[in-house]
Amino acid sequence: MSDLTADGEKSRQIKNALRTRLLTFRRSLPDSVTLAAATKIQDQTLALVRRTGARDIAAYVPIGSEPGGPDLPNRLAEALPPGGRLLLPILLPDNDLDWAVFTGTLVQASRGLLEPTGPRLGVTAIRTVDLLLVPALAVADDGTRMGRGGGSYDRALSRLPSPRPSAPSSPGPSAHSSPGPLTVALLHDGETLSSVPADPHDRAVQAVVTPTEGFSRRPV
Ligand SMILES: Nc1nc2c(c(=O)[nH]1)N(C=O)[C@@H](CNc1ccc(C(=O)N[C@@H](CCC(=O)O)C(=O)O)cc1)CN2
Ligand SMILES: Nc1ncnc2c1ncn2[C@@H]1O[C@H](COP(=O)(O)OP(=O)(O)OP(=O)(O)O)[C@@H](O)[C@H]1O
Repeated sequence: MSDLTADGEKSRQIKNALRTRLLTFRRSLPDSVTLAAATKIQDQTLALVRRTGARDIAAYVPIGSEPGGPDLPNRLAEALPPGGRLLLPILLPDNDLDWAVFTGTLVQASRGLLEPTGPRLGVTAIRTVDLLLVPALAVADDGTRMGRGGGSYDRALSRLPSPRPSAPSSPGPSAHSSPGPLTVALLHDGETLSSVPADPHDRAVQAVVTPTEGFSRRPV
């Protein structure tokens, strides 16, 4: 085995061990905690939508104990300004993501997912949104994101223009000046970590929302 292959294998094992721990933590949360967290995350996210004036948003449909709760799409859709669109992901056979507008109807799909039924807009459709809300199992202080391991969001995020670094004194989302969408991961309390293992293909997020701390910038 070459050193590079060995490094890749080691990284995968370390990531898988952390992923298992994070999923176990999430499954251990009582319903009362995930319910209360969903309300707080929704409120914080809707405040972010208003503050940034986001018109087009891409989000996801939380399943199980994922942060945000199953009614996140409905709450976001209600908060959109006239003409605004909410895009939701469709998982493709190779784990890449297509996107469609949420029209109020969702259908059961593979892996316990609920997906939109509208026309498919293509994998690059998220380039056009103002705000991209992404699922994550954890996010590090430097913005590195740990996902479910399919590489779906690494691919989606890699299609966006590179964000300009934000100044350390950046006051908040209104100072966002990069051309692509503001990228924000929704997390439970306890899922912000000082560091997580990162591979070259990993794409960081610009901010996180947690129930207790609310919106918090990362240095990307
Ligand atoms: N809500 C949501 N939608 C998403 C993602 C996600 O993480 N969450 N994805 C992120 O890339 C993509 C789909 N990738 C996924 C990969 C694995 C599993 C999964 O392991 N499902 C479990 C059941 C989960 C549960 O009930 O909590 C399973 O198949 O057993 C789900 C989605 C696109 N849409
Ligand atoms: N741009 C890409 N194109 C094709 N495959 C990719 C890309 N980025 C990552 N992958 C593949 O996805 C797999 C999972 O990557 P990783 O363990 O970093 O997942 P993750 O970031 O936790 O998952 P996700 O992005 O779905 O939340 C890896 O095997 C990797 O090769």
